[in-house]
Amino acid sequence: MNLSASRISHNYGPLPVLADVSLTVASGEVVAVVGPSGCGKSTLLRILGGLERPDAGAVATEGEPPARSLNPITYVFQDFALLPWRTVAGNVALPLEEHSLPTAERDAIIRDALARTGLSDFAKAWPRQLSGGMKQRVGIARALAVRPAILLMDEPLSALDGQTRELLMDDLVALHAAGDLSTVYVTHNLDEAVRLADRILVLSRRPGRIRAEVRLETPRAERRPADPALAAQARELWDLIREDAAEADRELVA
Ligand SMILES: Nc1ncnc2c1ncn2[C@@H]1O[C@H](COP(=O)(O)OP(=O)(O)OP(=O)(O)O)[C@@H](O)[C@H]1O
Repeated sequence: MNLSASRISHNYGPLPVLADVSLTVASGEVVAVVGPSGCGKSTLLRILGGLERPDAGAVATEGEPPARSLNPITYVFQDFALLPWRTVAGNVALPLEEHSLPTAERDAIIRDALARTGLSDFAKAWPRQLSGGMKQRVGIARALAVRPAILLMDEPLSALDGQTRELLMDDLVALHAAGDLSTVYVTHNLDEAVRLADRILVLSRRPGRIRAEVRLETPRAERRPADPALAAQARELWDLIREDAAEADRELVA
């Protein structure tokens, strides 16, 4: 499925947050959104997912969702948002509960989502027993359980340490190689953006506007940590953001 947003503008009361943002995400494409703190990245993601209605502009999808998709668009959050009183399988089952599925089908979906995220042996574990990386794998498995076409990821790796982040990035590369999942990936981390994205949209400081688009040419599976070409692209991105980030940093909180 393709996702497109056309001329999105949004304010919170007197605060203009997004201004005239248009973007498209083709089927299977990973589009990262980067920009200074507070420039409206999460707001844009919420608008793309229909959690928030923009003051102006429109969001549309095009194409058929995967067979038996229960929800074409779903989220992965930074803080995992797991229920501590449910097992791993119980957390993955959560979004299935609003759909009346036969037990066998429900169990098959959970098994598949756990297998795709390397969690098959952890179905009965409790969130408190898991490392941060494993918790986020549960977050991703839960998102996959609805068989989405479009994944909206809000800083999914930023609560993790550097090594775990590397492992999860490898997982995300494999996940995308295995299917047609379109993804919008919001991050502060420019290294993540250049490792994972097909295209990177750079937002200006608030109100966020798209000020640049960077396309990554190296195939995702060939990108490695500390690759000098990727590091150069991350530096170029930082050059685009730096001044806005400094301004945003100096801004007084209302
Ligand atoms: N529900 C809300 N009501 C009022 N203001 C909000 C609301 N949500 C966000 N904001 C404000 O809108 C601006 C954009 O917030 P948003 O979280 O979208 O930015 P962001 O780019 O994701 O930020 P960060 O990089 O810090 O995660 C911020 O100034 C924030 O304080």
